[in-house]
Amino acid sequence: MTQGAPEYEQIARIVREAFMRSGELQAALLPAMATSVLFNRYSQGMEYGPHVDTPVMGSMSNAIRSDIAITIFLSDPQSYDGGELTVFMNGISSQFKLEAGAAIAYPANTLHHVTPVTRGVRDAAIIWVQSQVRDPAKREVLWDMENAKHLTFKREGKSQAFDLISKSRANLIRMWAET
Ligand SMILES: O=C(O)CCC(=O)C(=O)O
Ligand SMILES: [Fe+2]
Repeated sequence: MTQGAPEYEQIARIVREAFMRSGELQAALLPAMATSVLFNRYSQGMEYGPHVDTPVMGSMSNAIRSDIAITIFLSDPQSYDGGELTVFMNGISSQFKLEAGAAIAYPANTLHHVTPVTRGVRDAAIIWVQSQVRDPAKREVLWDMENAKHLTFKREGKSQAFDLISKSRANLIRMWAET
């Protein structure tokens, strides 16, 4: 499948639209821009050694800072062995091998790698995102507040507490967002 081929563009559009539709990803990542969708195919024996992603992607007039990488798993995990996405973060190494169609977002400034595929084929789609809020620690605060908002609403509806959490989150985004 080569970039520019009709089927490539069709699958890329489906992946991109799924990313745009996901309220959870939008609230957690606060995307300002995203790269086009890239496909990686790892057949038996292939791996991707430890690396950090290119910090700025695209061309000069269309530069996107890669704050976050998203791997969308496209192969049934039963159909291949190995191929775990491994991310080193805060001194901890986490491994991901998700169902086909599931995605994981991770900071693109971490060292990460894909372990060797020892059976079958692992297909994945990757998108890089520039966030309106560059600092992962700030994004975590905003994500926690988003969850606090939902929990409060579930318990007491549009209460005064809910309005104050909503106001604070919105105003923190106003303070922190680069546009
Ligand atoms: O295939 C993956 O899950 C990750 C690929 C990756 O790290 C990359 O393309 O930079
Ligand atoms: Fe990567």
